[in-house]
Amino acid sequence: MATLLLTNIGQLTTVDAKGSVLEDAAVLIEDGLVAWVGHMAQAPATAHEIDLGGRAVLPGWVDSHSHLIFGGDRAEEFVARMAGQSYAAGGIAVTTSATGQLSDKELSGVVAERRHEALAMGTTWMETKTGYGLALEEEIRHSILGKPLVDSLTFLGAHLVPAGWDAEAYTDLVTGPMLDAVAGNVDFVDVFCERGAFTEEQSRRVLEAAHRKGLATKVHGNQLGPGPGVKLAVEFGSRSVDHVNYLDEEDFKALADSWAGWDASARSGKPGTVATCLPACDLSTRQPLAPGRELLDAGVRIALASNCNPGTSYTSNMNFCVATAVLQMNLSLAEAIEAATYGGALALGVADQVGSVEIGKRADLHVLDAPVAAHLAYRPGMNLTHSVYRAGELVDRLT
Ligand SMILES: N=CN[C@@H](CCC(=O)O)C(=O)O
Ligand SMILES: [Zn+2]
Repeated sequence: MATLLLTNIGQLTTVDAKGSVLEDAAVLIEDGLVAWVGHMAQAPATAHEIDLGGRAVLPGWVDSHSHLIFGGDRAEEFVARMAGQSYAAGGIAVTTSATGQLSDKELSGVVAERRHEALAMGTTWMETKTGYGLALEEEIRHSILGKPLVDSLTFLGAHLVPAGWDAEAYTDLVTGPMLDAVAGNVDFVDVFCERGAFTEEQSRRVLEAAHRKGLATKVHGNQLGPGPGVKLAVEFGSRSVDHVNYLDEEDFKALADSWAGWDASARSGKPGTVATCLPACDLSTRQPLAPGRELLDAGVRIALASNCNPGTSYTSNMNFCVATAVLQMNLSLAEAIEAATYGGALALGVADQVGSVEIGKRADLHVLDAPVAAHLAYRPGMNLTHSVYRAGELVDRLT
């Protein structure tokens, strides 16, 4: 049995249901899983120990929303936006055309690099989406390429109606032949329900088709203005609704009610729809930050994710997202860390495997070059990731 003791942890943020934070702690890893957690003085003897020198440790980030399967970038669009232009969904088409020019090898290469970049910054579980294919063969290609490179894969054929297509005809394609072809490769079906993308009725058709296939759903909703995305997501029992910048009272109520069957102290029962906040995207698009504080206060479970993509959020740095959530969204450090770990795991339906440092879970650990996790927000922008363990293995930050 492969055994490793990580010891002399100055502060261990476990993100267990009680929010336990241990000082002078140790974690025993056996065969890639957490086997013991406690005070270092009581740790079981092991042949292989690593002294973490009093550093802070937390669970690896669970990034539940990204779009890594793309070619090119959109720096010009970003510069224009900073000069006052507003973000519009139409920019997706620019990336679709750049992505189509990459060979399988080139596209896999850039996705693998992006995944590794995130891993080296502490993201040990990462979701990504298709959605820059927007044609039958391309969406299939992206789902095949993407699958081995990430931990959860989402089909987002309903990202934008491509030029030359009638919206209804394209929705027929997405909900019919495209979904049939990719269903075996993906964990979720997502739809961009927004002005300039898919209407309420078209989004409903996408969610219904996913249900018929037995696939869990997600919705991009309420990003650029008020809209039906949140209510649809709750109605369909989606795992998450993402962006959530513009919410009315009914949206808050629908989300909060969806958690009525969840026992937060036991972390059991029927999970509701997670509201996923994407602070890096909100900054890059100059949208109001999602109301994470108000959502938590209303009893909604939230996640924080990077939304790494070339249009609205070209970063996969979850340390930055957590710092922004604390500094700008009024979350406490503990709330932000929980949203970026356990919250993400809930949004991906993998909270039994990852998202906290607890016995039986995968040993995904993020070691900070800091004595306490508060440095994440206290020293924003500093590279605080010292080392990362995924399933008990030390991640090589260079390869
Ligand atoms: N909002 C929809 N999709 C992406 C942006 C895609 C793009 O502009 O390339 C997002 O989550 O922000
Ligand atoms: Zn997105």
